Amino acid sequence: MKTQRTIAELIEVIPDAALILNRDNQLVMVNAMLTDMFGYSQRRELLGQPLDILLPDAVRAEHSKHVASFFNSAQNRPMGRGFKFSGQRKDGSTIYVEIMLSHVEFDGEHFAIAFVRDATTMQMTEDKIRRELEHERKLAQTDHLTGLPNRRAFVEALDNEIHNLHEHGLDFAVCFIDLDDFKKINDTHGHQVGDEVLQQIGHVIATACRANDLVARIGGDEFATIHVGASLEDAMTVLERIRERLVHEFAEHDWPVTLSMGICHCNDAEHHFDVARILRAADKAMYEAKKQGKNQIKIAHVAAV
Ligand SMILES: Nc1nc2c(ncn2[C@@H]2O[C@H](COP(=O)(O)OP(=O)(O)OP(=O)(O)O)[C@@H](O)[C@H]2O)c(=O)[nH]1
Repeated sequence: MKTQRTIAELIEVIPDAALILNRDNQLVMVNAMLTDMFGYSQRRELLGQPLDILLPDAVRAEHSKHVASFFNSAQNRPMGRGFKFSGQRKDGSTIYVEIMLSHVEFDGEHFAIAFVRDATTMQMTEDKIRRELEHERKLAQTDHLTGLPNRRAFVEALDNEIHNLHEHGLDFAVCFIDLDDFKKINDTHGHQVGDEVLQQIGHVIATACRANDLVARIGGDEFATIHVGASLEDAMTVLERIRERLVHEFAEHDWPVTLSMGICHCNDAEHHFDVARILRAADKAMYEAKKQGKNQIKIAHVAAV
């Protein structure tokens, strides 16, 4: 029969940190590696303490449930099966660990033995990779000059709104905005000034829109907006606001900065809208505005979309 002493000697010679827990969630044995891993100098600081001493506040309640369910099941939990959690060192710092849990019986009692590996480095690497991927994903959807969502992000958002219209009847308006005679600005004042004008216009459009509207730069001097849940009148009000603010923004310029806009309102859940058709319709309306003298808004005929 295994005795407590044999087990204590055994967990001292294994190459992992280890602890033994009784059914009352109390630490009955810890080896030197575990003591050290959690920043304690004496194992007696841990012995007799609840497991909670090794856990951050936020996960304690959840862990006592896990321990109870472990004691009620006959199964062990091997390493490498994603059983990772955060622990807490004596100084309050967080440590990520991976554990293997097994049932063990000695002196007629049932215990859980946990072999614990420090997974902090692995966790930090995973977190870093996740953050970098998220950053890359954002960069791939952002226009570098204005910081606005780019064409790719706009098309994705539009696709999503088409889905919402078909599924939930949530209407929306899409607007194409193109600068008038931007080439002249570049040619007369230089590319640098042209870039600044694009940035200012992006800012004017974004601040004139409502919080839930999407504003994107979809090409050289082309912007586009999506107004979710907006009637045609609501969206027109926003576009007029953009025109007013633009006049104010460029008031001190002796050269005009104006916009031509085409708007397409989608509110019929039965109509088969798709991204390409909506873009074509809004684009066509915007070109109509150009043809009729620029600096104006034209409405797309949705029936033709
Ligand atoms: N400064 C700057 N210019 C750009 C950028 N991207 C595109 N352009 C310029 O934007 C201009 C777009 O001109 P067009 O759309 O052809 O025509 P426009 O002069 O605006 O005339 P209309 O559209 O007919 O009113 C071109 O001269 C491009 O070189 C950019 O990132 N920065």
